[in-house]
Amino acid sequence: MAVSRGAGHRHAGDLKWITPRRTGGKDDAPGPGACRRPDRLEESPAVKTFEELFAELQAKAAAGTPGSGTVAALEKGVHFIGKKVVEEAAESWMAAEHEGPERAAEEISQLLYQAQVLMLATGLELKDVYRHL
Ligand SMILES: N=c1c2ncn([C@@H]3O[C@H](COP(=O)(O)OP(=O)(O)OP(=O)(O)O)[C@@H](O)[C@H]3O)c2ncn1[C@@H]1O[C@H](COP(=O)(O)O)[C@@H](O)[C@H]1O
Repeated sequence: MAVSRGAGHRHAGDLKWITPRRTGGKDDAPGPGACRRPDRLEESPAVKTFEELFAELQAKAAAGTPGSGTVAALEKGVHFIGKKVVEEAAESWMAAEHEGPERAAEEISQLLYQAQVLMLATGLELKDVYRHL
């Protein structure tokens, strides 16, 4: 799983929305609330994978790296981080429903980041979560 970098670090246009093919049949029209499935998003190299991001955050947390947003969030604690998770979840939902797949991908990357920070704050490792997948 590829995770784009967070706001402030992100390269705009990591993903490009390609307009889906229209076949014209009335059954093709999505109903209210239907999922919009893009034919494809233009490929671009991943910035980092989910596992690589977690390793980076673990290292920063262990070192207490100055200037790290992750370290600052961990110092604020689970309640603060939990609210970030909820905020990014809501923004992911809104982007998916109203702003298109490129914006949804951006928000979902932030949701994955915040979920990893919550894991660190809870003392969880990837394997603790993966065993429930
Ligand atoms: N992927 C992310 C990432 N996604 C989201 N965020 C943070 O979460 C915030 C959420 O974005 P929003 O646009 O909602 O934020 P905002 O409302 O503008 O600002 P806030 O006041 O809510 O923070 C961002 O401002 C970042 O602080 C991230 N911060 C870091 N990363 C990655 O984590 C790595 C370590 O980061 P540091 O610990 O900061 O070095 C980085 O190299 C990145 O790859």
